[in-house]
Amino acid sequence: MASATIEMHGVRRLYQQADLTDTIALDGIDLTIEPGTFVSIIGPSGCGKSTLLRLISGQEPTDAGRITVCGLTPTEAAEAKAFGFVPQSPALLPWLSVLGNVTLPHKVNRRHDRGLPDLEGMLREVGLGESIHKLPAELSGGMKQRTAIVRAFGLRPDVLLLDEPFGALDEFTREALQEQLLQLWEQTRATVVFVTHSIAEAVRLSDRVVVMAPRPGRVTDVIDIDLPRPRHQEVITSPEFHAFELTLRERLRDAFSGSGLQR
Ligand SMILES: Nc1ncnc2c1ncn2[C@@H]1O[C@H](COP(=O)(O)OP(=O)(O)OP(=O)(O)O)[C@@H](O)[C@H]1O
Repeated sequence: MASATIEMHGVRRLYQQADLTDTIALDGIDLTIEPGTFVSIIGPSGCGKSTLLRLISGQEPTDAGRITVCGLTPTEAAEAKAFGFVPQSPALLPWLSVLGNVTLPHKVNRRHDRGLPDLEGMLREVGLGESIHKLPAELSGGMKQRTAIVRAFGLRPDVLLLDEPFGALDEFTREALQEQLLQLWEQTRATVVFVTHSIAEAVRLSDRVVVMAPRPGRVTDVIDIDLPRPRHQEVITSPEFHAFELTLRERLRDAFSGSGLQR
């Protein structure tokens, strides 16, 4: 499998709460994510961003509607090892070194059909060349998240799902990791679905930004970010970049105004 298109039609997901009422986490989601694109999902807390990632990757079923990943069901795509996942906090195995953590999925999954990637080279590219033998406890938060990203790319997934991976990092570390993520993406051209709460991050990284609103969780806007790449400093400081930030802020304000979360 390669060049994964993700298609969603009429997707709905309900959760039963402790008081037996239903929360409509997602409803009527119609979305096509083109192969090899970088798509960000942004929206108020509780609008279903993480749920969407779990449904795409087959970790949970839909209650209605259909999702396909390159024509396969999410479960079939997961069996074909189509997905890489980077969670909010990097779940590294504490007894394995950085190198041990990034090579483990390869050993377990034996994805030799895709060739053995140069994982040490990838670690050097993200600034972990000196740290490959360190244990997770010896790493900063940013270093742990870099390790998790290399681990996810190492399997050469067709689809990389990232759930707010840089949320806990300071602004400069965050920018460095965004840059490194883009470099790895440009080499592999996986289809990326990236959850974030940051408007600037969404504009900087994405080909397309999907805005969601809660109650029920739904897509309210899809904005194409047709800024040139690579998005170096002069692009990020350009009036066009700021115009996209303003548009996104405006659309998000609408999403927040119906969420009950607005201050
Ligand atoms: N396992 C679950 N059981 C019950 N309700 C759930 C479950 N998972 C999610 N929900 C509910 O579904 C809705 C969507 O949750 P989800 O975590 O997908 O939102 P989110 O947009 O990722 O939020 P955040 O930005 O805060 O991470 C919320 O109302 C949440 O309470």
